[in-house]
Amino acid sequence: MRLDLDSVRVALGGRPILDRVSLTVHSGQFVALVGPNGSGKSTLLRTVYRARRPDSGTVRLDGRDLWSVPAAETARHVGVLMQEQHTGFEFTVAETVALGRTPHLGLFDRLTGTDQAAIDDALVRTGLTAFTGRRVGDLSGGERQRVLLARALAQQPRVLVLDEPTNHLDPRHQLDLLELVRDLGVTVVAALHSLDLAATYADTTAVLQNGRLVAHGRPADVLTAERIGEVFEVDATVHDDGGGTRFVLRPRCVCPDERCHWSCRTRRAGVGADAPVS
Ligand SMILES: Nc1ncnc2c1ncn2[C@@H]1O[C@H](COP(=O)(O)OP(=O)(O)OP(=O)(O)O)[C@@H](O)[C@H]1O
Repeated sequence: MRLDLDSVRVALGGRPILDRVSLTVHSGQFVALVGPNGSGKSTLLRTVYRARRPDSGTVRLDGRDLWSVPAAETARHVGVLMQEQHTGFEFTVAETVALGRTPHLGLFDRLTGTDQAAIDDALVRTGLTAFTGRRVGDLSGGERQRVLLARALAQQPRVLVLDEPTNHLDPRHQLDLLELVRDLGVTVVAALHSLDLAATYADTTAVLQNGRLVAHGRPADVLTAERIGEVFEVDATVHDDGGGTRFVLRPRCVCPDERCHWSCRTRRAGVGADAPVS
């Protein structure tokens, strides 16, 4: 499904959080959203799965405004894996993943063979077949994250919205998750803090800064040392040895400039106001 955000504005607490964001994600493409804490990534994702209505501007799926179609229809098409998503800790893994089929069921419908096949497939893909009888509350953070992914996959969405999906996952499971998601062939919008992972797995990278989209394009074009330095207030070097892109970042301090980062101020305070900050 094609996703279009057109001049999306969201204001919260009297302050603009998203400021005229326009972004197109073609059907089957994977876009990574990167940006500093508080830059608006989660808010943008919420507009895509219809949890936050833009104050102005539109979000369209295959050309149709999300807010002009029934919520149930969006729920069928858009799968979500958000940070700190509430899961019923008393439920088993099998029961939790089965919830992914809810948008496809009527009020009193029971699971059909098609539903069960989607659930089983999601459990296999996420390596959870041995966990089906376990209580979600007894799982580790990383295992629970995989259960939430499995629930989203069982839904068989056409658009997948992921907020920091690699949280809690060890390096191997981070790679497994992103390869799995990329290979699904559905449209993916994922907020990622790891620039390495964004550069490796995304077709395009969108950079948010203070609620504004400051760049969107191929990772190699967008994730330049200069832009990363500017947006994240770091000194960055980009290494590409043909086996993948790697970013080396160091905190940048521009003290006593007014943009002096709080961490630099803290370090200065700790080592003496006149000490140089590197
Ligand atoms: N209900 C709200 N009222 C006021 N401000 C809010 C509200 N919800 C979010 N914000 C603010 O909006 C800004 C953007 O938040 P958002 O969660 O979208 O950022 P983010 O880029 O996902 O951050 P992070 O990387 O830390 O997860 C933040 O400054 C946050 O404090």
